[in-house]
Amino acid sequence: MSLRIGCIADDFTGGTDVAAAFRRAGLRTALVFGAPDGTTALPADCDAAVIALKSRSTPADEAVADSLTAQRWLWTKGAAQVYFKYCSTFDSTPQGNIGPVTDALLDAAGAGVTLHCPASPPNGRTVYQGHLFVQDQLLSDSPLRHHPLNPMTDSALVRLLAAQTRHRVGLIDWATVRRGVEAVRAAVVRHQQAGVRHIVADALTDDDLAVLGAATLELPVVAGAAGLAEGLGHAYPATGPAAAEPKPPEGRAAVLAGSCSARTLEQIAQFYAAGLPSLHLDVLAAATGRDVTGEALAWYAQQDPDLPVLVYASASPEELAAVQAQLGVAEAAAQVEELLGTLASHLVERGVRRLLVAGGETSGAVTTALGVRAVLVGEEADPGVPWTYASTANGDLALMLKSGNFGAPDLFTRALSEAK
Ligand SMILES: Nc1ncnc2c1ncn2[C@@H]1O[C@H](COP(=O)(O)OP(=O)(O)OP(=O)(O)O)[C@@H](O)[C@H]1O
Ligand SMILES: O=C(O)[C@@H](O)C(=O)CO
Repeated sequence: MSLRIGCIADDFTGGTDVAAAFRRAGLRTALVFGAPDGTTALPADCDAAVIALKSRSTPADEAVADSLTAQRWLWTKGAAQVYFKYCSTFDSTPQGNIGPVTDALLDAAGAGVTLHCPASPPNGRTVYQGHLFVQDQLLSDSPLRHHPLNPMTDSALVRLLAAQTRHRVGLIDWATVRRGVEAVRAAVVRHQQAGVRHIVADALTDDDLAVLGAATLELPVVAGAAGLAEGLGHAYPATGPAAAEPKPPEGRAAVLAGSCSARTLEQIAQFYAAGLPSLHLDVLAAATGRDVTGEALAWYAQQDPDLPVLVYASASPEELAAVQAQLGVAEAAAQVEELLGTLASHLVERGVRRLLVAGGETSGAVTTALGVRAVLVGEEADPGVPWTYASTANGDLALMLKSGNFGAPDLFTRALSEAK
């Protein structure tokens, strides 16, 4: 069976989020980590495949090359439409690659226009008059202004995109979206005739996103966050009952956290407050050559095997700034990713079978270290945070890749006790 829709996500947790959205819309969905090649196998009978790249913070030419490879691979699997998934908080500086990647996908598809909407209402992201809100705050007033890699200090999506493309950028406002599918289609045509290539659309609710999805079903390239992907997924006609879910394997449970988002810090605090074993990694010590991994594994060996453990590098904005000032942003990130990737491999070797990873970059480091290339997407523990099922050299693994900002404050404790 061939794919109905393909998706390119610019990071791993974003890939998980959008894959969960397609699954909610009734599509059997695979998630592939990293650029696929001739040896990449999909689970049987998938309607949708999401290729999760690590291109969010890479230079535009690299992100373009990887995205075009993914688009060509998705076409070979039959996907007529390709969705470009970026962050619902539009993580991207003026040198960012959202504009260049979308332009390249459009050029390759011979398409003249695309629609962008990063709204994700279940997670409090809405777009109004082209401005992105996080809950009740403009993006630029939200904690995202302190993001370690992509600090967001503007909320105007038309302006953010216009800085990244030489093509014209336009807006379909909420009043038009509320008038329904035909009104949006007509607005897309009007924009295209006026020479606009990137159209930002407002959306406040899932209903708005369903309208946008139905209106853009025929566009070869559509872009945004998980909400619009779900809108598109619902617009595809149903194919039949969902296949049975795999069962979480028996074994130890662990959380590895590298995300420094406000929500991840709350989840860490909740885990600690529940009296569960937690270990903070000393990134500066690791940078000076101390065997922080060995110390963490010795600590793990002493914990009660019936309890989930948490190992985290995550730091408050102040601590993070101090580490980055000493090591540089890139070196600090590389240290953390090396530490958490290596730990993931050792923990799975030592019997961890349910692994929750917090942070997009961190998830990329962990799946790469584990050699996991494709998973089947299962049930969500929280919106945008599903369990996925993978095989590793050490056996089956239930893997949950959590976007930094996602999940309720009790996600770590709840997901790991429920899946037991
Ligand atoms: N103690 C620390 N010192 C310096 N850098 C850190 C520290 N802890 C984490 N980091 C870095 O912060 C970054 C966090 O990014 P990551 O993508 O993992 O989380 P996030 O941005 O919150 O999640 P998402 O991308 O899903 O929104 C990583 O590059 C990580 O290496
Ligand atoms: O859209 C979001 O906010 C998330 O899926 C994400 O991209 C996490 O990195």
